[in-house]
Amino acid sequence: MLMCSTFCSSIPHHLNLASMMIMKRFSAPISSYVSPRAQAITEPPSRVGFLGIGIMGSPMAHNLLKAGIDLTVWNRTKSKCDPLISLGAKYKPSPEEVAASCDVTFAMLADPQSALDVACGKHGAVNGIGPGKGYVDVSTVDGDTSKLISERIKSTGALFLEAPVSGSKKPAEDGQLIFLTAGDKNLYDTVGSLLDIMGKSKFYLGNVGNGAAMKLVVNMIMGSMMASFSEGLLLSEKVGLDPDVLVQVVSQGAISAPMYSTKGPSMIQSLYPTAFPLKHQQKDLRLALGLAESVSQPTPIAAAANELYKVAKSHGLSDQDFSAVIEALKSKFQHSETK
Ligand SMILES: NC(=O)C1=CN([C@@H]2O[C@H](COP(=O)(O)OP(=O)(O)OC[C@H]3O[C@@H](n4cnc5c(N)ncnc54)[C@H](OP(=O)(O)O)[C@@H]3O)[C@@H](O)[C@H]2O)C=CC1
Ligand SMILES: O=CCCC(=O)O
Repeated sequence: MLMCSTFCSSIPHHLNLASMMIMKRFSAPISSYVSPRAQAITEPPSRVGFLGIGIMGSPMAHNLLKAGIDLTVWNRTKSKCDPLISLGAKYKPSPEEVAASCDVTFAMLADPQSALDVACGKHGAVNGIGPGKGYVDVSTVDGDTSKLISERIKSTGALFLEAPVSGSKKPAEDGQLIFLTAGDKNLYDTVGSLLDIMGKSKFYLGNVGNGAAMKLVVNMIMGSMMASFSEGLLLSEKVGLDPDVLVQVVSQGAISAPMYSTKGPSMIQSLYPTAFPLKHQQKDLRLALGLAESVSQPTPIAAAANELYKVAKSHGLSDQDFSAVIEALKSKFQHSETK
């Protein structure tokens, strides 16, 4: 039996205030839990649920549907489910009902709070899930949040896998994501064929929290790279160079990255069609800085980049692509910051 005392003693000592508030919000019912023994899933899942039909969730769910999977979807804003429903997906009006009607349920939510709400809140998945079922959270969250969701899911006897993804909108559309998984190995093995439909590779990293950590480290690097690239583009222009040529030079050398060659040309035109929303990149930097703080690892570059994304957010760029961080370096914003 998973009693509150057992649960509470497993809370990592470095939880920040936000995590503590989240824990408080969801901790009350835990004392009444009777935890059934987690039951291995032996059959490949035939009924699959998908919660969170946003920029990423939509193409991921679409690929499952195209592969002939019996799919049930839910999204807070129901209208985003409509294109999938018209292609044959079923719809349930709550995460609880999706989890109750499916063998395995995937969740692709914005941030730690929404991932917790959908998994553990009123009519959350935890109320419909149970032995013989699985929950796979592919959202980008911090390890503490993921562990909390895992505890709650597993207390019902279901299995849990965290599986955040590397790769953006286009790789999601092309089934080319990279899954960074951790948690129940049995569930990893069972959903392997589903991950292969949505992705090109998958890593199993052990205990819950390791997938989240890997994802945050990768996105911390990416956020700093984009900030640095932005500085380079603007500097090249100011000293009279052609930034388009800079993109070509960069693309042929040691620092070549697909991100620079795909996003550089539109950044030069001050266009930021959203693939990865800037607000999510800033969230990931914030969470990565929390991770670094928990182990006293200095991350001054990421901390500086985070400040830049915060400036961009304060200028209304949250829902633009994260490459819009370059705007925060333009003189109009620099002046308004110092006024
Ligand atoms: N876009 C990208 O390139 C990548 C994103 N990610 C990560 O994937 C996750 C999703 O990103 P993305 O699809 O781009 O983001 P979107 O903002 O497009 O989608 C966010 C999803 O979360 C839902 N949501 C937000 N708040 C709540 C809430 N309080 N309760 C219930 N549902 C909520 C939204 O519902 P609604 O439609 O109602 O708003 C939507 O379905 C994030 O964690 C992000 O960091 C990972 C890799 C790449
Ligand atoms: O979390 C978003 C990652 C975007 C990418 O890997 O291109």
